[in-house]
Amino acid sequence: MTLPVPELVLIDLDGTLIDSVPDLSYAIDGMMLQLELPQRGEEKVRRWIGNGVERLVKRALLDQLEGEPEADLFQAAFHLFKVLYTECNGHHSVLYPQVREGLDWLKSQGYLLACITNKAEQFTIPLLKSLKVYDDFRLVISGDTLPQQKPNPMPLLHAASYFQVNPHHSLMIGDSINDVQAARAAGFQIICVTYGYNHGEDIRTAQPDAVIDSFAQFPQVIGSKL
Ligand SMILES: O=C(O)COP(=O)(O)O
Ligand SMILES: [Mg+2]
Repeated sequence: MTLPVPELVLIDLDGTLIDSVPDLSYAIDGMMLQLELPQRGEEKVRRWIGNGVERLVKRALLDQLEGEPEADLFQAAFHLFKVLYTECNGHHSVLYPQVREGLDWLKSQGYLLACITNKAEQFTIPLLKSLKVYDDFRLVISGDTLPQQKPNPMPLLHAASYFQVNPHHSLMIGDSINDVQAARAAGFQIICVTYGYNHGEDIRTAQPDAVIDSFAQFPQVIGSKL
């Protein structure tokens, strides 16, 4: 199936471009160790990524997706996490297979590319730079760039307006329900990758317009702009 040819392509970061679990879980478990609390491990951290680093730290403290930890504990934990993640960010994170080739194909077709993530800006920019994909994007919007983050449509609509492209001619590529909900609310098409995080759920249940196993499938699902 080929979707209508878009003018603008927005791409999510964690779980779509980059497998960031090794560094995030290292920072989370280092934080837990310093607080004398139990280690959480990569499997749990993988399920907790997607709503920004503050929520990730809260989920680790509570050992569950929802809820609010005690405010003082959260402040202490978040400070520790930021120090640890700043140190290790990018050390063991990798681009998923075919991401480099997929970005090159999108650029060769003349698509406008932007990266839209819920990751805080202080971690987003160094990570994109260390994996040498920062220069591929004409615009990067992080989780704290605007007042609202995904699943709110604000970052997607902001990007469409920045490039003066109709949201209905725009495409989001992501891995989680947050990307699908933001895209639907913004009027974007949405393609999801099967290998990402999505809180442990199969992304097909969120009914994106198309599902791909790697960026190598772009020519089949997006089509050529030329
Ligand atoms: O939760 C995060 O910090 C980042 O998530 P995203 O890049 O998938 O939006
Ligand atoms: Mg993601």
